[in-house]
Formats: sequence, structure tokens, C-alpha cells
Amino acid sequence: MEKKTVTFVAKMDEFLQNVVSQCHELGVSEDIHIEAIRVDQLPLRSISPGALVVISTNSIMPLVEPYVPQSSKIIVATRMLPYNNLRGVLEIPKGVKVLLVSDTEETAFENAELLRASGMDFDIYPYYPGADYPADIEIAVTPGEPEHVPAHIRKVVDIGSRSIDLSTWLAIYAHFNSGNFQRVTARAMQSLVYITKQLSNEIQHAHLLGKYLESIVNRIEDAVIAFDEKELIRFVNQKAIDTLNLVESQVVGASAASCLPPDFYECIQQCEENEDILVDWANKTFFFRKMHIVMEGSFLGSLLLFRKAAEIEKLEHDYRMRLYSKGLVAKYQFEDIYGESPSFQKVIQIARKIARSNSTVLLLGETGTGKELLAQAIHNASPRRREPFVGVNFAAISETLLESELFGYEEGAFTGARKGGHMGWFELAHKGTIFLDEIGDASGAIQNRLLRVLQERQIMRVGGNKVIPTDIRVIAATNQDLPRMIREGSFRADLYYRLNILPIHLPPLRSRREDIGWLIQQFVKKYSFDLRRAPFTLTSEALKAMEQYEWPGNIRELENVVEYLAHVVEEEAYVYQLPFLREAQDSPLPTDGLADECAASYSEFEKRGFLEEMVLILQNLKQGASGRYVLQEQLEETGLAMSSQQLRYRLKLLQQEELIHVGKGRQGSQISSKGEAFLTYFHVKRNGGKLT
Ligand SMILES: Nc1ncnc2c1ncn2[C@@H]1O[C@H](COP(=O)(O)OP(=O)(O)OP(=O)(O)O)[C@@H](O)[C@H]1O
Repeated sequence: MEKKTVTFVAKMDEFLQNVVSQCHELGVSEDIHIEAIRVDQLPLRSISPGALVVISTNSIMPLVEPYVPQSSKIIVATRMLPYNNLRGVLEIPKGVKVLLVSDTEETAFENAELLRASGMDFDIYPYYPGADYPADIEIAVTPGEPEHVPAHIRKVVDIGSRSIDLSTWLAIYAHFNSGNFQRVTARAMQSLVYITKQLSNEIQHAHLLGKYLESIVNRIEDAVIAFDEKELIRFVNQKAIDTLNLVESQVVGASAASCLPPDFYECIQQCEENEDILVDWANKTFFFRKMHIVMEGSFLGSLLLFRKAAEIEKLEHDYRMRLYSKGLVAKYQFEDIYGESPSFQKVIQIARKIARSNSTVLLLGETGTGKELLAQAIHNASPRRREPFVGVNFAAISETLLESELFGYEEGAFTGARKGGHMGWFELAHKGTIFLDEIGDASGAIQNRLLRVLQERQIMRVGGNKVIPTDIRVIAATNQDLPRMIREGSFRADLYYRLNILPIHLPPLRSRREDIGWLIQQFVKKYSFDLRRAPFTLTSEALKAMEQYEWPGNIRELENVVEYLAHVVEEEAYVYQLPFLREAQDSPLPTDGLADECAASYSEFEKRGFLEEMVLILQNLKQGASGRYVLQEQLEETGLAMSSQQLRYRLKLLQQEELIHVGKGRQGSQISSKGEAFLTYFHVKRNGGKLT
């Protein structure tokens, strides 16, 4: 029997290759022998007798006809768009302008028509090389001819070369009277089934993703409402439903103006994009933020986030409580700083202004003039008030501990370094303020490191190798004469210039004696209240004595005197009761729990890193040293050099622990009986419990 043969004839190889692979895909080649001949090859290759000739387009009929055998019939193929990239076409938004790009005018119009007929919802403009087209077109669709797409068009969807449609295959099978056409249609359907499956998987995936996002948005603490570009509500989360008392099914898809409470809707209208505002609604204050949703340059709607201000305040409160528990909070405000004299008021006025800036502040003034108080007030009046305030006292901590405390250390940096490393004060103060008190006591090595931190605004932990950027405001303070220290070579000039950006001089109390009476009144009020007692007054002699006294310890000393009086006087304080006019008489008796107290002092000193220093000081005092200068010299001889400020600080601590008695004026200090007991305790502990 003569073999059934189809001969495809076309101008281009591409068409022929495409049609042959379609024959294999659909199984046509299993029933019918396939030939493919280019028009220009016809003079050399003859068409098999009796073959059915299928030409790609009517326009080549005159070129083909002369080579077709008598026994053969010619039909013209009808063609369809292949949709190999159906997804790309479906992703094109509704209503946009699309250029349909083909190589010739005829195919461009033909393909545009096919695309329209297939139900696509966009505006289609046929295009072929040299044709005009609207300038604002941004998307092109082409059946396998991307090389003809105008260069400026960014998005190109290539749907693959056109193929022969089912009606042509039907005509071929009808011609040969072949009964297998059902298989061809079934296979043609396969690709659609495949695409449909793919889409259905994606729909399922999108559905899951939607649910997933919904559950996330429902879990966030803010109330969320999403509107489309026409202000129809597209989404509300549970928090929004609860806060506004909405019924979800009634609001999703409805217009915001009609279904939200009218005064709430009005608040939304007032809210500018990306601006945080506080809005009063239903007797409550809300925090509002509106954002536009823009995708690929198109405005798709807006998103509203809102929350009761009280909830935010609570969060803030909790955060502050955490800082409190770590001791990272400044408790004083400007209102807590007393002082009416014009010179002091001027200082406060400058400090208030400085608070708003971010620059480094240097507080200068004698001990007790309120430098730390002012540093805290500046922090609390600055934009950093909600962030940590970290105070570092350079006289209060030993040199060996200071570096690792300031900058932190990495695990294994030294023997005894904590596992996981340790955060330093600079790191703790990130975003907040660090207060470098008694900066004049910083050693040369520490000054070098401080200078680097101030210059580079980054730190490196001890034993670490990575830099940690920090955003910190620095407030430094000293009662020392830094310019003199620079001249003497004990303070770095470049560090001084880095610190001395906004200097504030706190006047000593003796230079503003007019404040003394008023300050006494304030402290009398404070301590009478604290001690739940009736306020007392000072006799005119006592007041006069107070006003004439030099106050070397400034306001701290004045405050201490008033606190003392609040404990001892009845209704009036007399001159003889003023402690600075009396001899020191304090000598605490050993108590039953003396060993416990010694143990407490021992661990306190050990924690601060200067246990050995305290013991040396006590031993020197026991051997007869008394005045601070003699003591300082003797300590230096035993290899312990410290500044007079550091020594003063340590003596103060020893006094607080009742290990020494500090006399007034030139009297110096003496070891107390508790101090002697402490020395014994120290030796016993060092010798594993045995007395030496
Ligand atoms: N202007 C003031 N109003 C109210 N209290 C003050 C004032 N100045 C100082 N004080 C009191 O004096 C105490 C000491 O103040 P502060 O520690 O700020 O002084 P300082 O200058 O930092 O001292 P030092 O140099 O010894 O560290 C404070 O705890 C506060 O009670």
C-alpha cells in the first residue's frame, strides 16, 4: 500500500523545524510519513507522488504549485499562537498596552488578531520592523521573534514560534481517511492540561501563602487595615477588628468611607503618608502610621497601622524598667537641680540648650557642685532620653579592671574572662549617653583608647579583632585643671580638645552664697519628708555660719549637713550642732556580726578590684600615717601610686565601711577598731583560715 505522506513547504527553516517537532509531539509521525522542504529547495528535491502538500501561507502558492505532482493535493496551514509561555502572558496586567511583534505586517496583524481572539484583556498593537507604535508602550509579546522588539521596551514575553492548529491536523487526517485523530487531539490537550495543573498548583501555593501572611499579620501587635487604590478595604487583621468592633465579612471588599466609624475614617484622611501621628479617637489616643503600597511604579493602595498609645507607653515603661534593673538610667531632671542665683541659672540655661545637641559636653567644677546631676539632666532632656545612661567613674575603679569594663572583652581574652565574653560600658551605652566622670584620673593607656573611640566612634573589645560601631553621646566631667595637666604631660591635649567641645563651668557654692539659704530650705523639705518629721528651721547664727562656711564639698556637703541636722535637731538647729564646726567624734563599736561585716567589705573591695590597695592603705594608717599627702607618699614608696583624687575616693569608701575615722581639716585619718578587725580578717582569709 502506498505510504501516506505529508510534505510541508515553507520559506523559513524555523517553520519547518517547528512543524516537524509538533508532528512528533502529537504522534502524527506514527501514522503519516513527514517531509519538510524549503521553497528554494523545490527545484532540487522532488515532492513524493501522492503526498499531501501543506504550505505555510497562501502567499507562496505560486512558488510551490509548479513542483507539485499531478497526484497531489495542496492545502494551506492555519496557524495558532503556541502559548509555551502562557504564564508570561497571563501575568500582564489587565488594560495595559502591549506591542505584538512579528517579522512582517501580515503576520503581525494575524497574530494580533489571534491574541485578541484568545480572550486576552490587554490593548494589542501589531508591530513589524519599520511600523509606528504608541510611545508609552512598555511590554511586548512576540511569537519567537524577540530580535524585532524595539530596543527601549523593557519587558518582553516570548510565547514561542507559531504552530499549526488543530483544524489543519484534522484536514490532514481527513484527507488520508485516517482514524487516529482522537489521539492527536488528546495529545494537543496534554499541554493545556499541563499548564492548567501548573496554574492550579500555583493557585494553591498562593492560597497557602495568603493564609500564612494572614496569620503573621494577625499575630502582630499593631492593628492593620489595607485599602486598595479605590479605598476599598482589602484586609483587616484581628487587632483592627477588635479595636474598631468590626465584622470582617462586612468590611472586606467594602469602601472604607462606608464601613469604618466616620470619625475614625476622618482621622485616616488626616494622616499623611509615612508620618507617625497621635490621634484621639473614642476617648483614647492612638498612634497612626499610613503607608502607600507601590508595586512596579503603580499605586496599589495604602496600609494603615495603628495602636493605642497606652500600649506603646507600656512597652516603653517595660524597656525603662529593664534599663533600671541594670542601673542604666539617669534619674535626675533639670527640675531636680536647685539654684536660684543668676550665675547658676545661666549655667542651667546653657545646659538646657546643649541638651538638644548631640555634641560632647565637658562639665568642669569642684567636687559636689552637681556635675553628675547635670549630666543626667542633660541626658534626660536630650533626644536620647529613652536610651541608656551609663556612668563611669575613673577614680572609682582600678586600672586593671577599667579597660575591660569600658570596652568589654572577648571570651578567652585573659584568665578568668567570662564565657561568651562581656559587653563593655561603651557597648551598653549604644544609642544613649556615656558619662565619663573624673576623666582627669584616666591613665595614659586609657586616654589613648578613649581618644580612638571618640575619633572613630567605634570600639574593639579587649582580645577581639572586630570593630563595633557605636552611636554614643559623651559627657565628661572633672574637678581637675586639665590645661595644667596637659602642660605637665599627664593629660593628652588632643583628647582634651575632643572633650572640650561644649564646656560648662559649675560654680562652687562659696561663689554663690545667695543660694545657700534657699538650698537649705529645699534640703530641709526633702529630708523632713523622707524622715517623716516636721520641717525645722535654723537659728540666725546657724544660718549665718552656714552662709560663711567655705563648703569645700559644695552642695554635696551642704546636703549632708542638712541630712545630719534632720536626724538630730528638734525644731531649730543651733550653731553648736553644725557638724563642720564640731570635732569628729565617731568611733563605731565592734558588733556581734563583725566578721560578717568584714566579709561584706572584703567582697565589695574585691568586686571593685582594689582589695589589695585598701589593705595597703589600712596598713599604712595602722603604722601611723594620717594626713593624705604623707599617706600618698608612703603608698608610692610601697609601689602603689595613685592620684590624690583616687586616694580621696578610697578613703571615702573606707570611711563608709567604718574601717577608718576621717578627722576634719588637717587631722587626717585613723584606722578604726573595725579596720583593725578587717586587716585580721584579710590575713586569716588569705592564709586559708589560719591566723599568722
Ligand atoms: N544644684 C543642685 N541641686 C540639688 N542637689 C544638688 C545640686 N548639686 C549637687 N547636688 C547634690 O549633691 C550631690 C553631689 O552631686 P554630684 O555627684 O552631681 O556632684 P559632682 O560634681 O559630680 O561631684 P564629684 O566631682 O565629687 O563626683 C548630688 O547627689 C546631689 O544630691
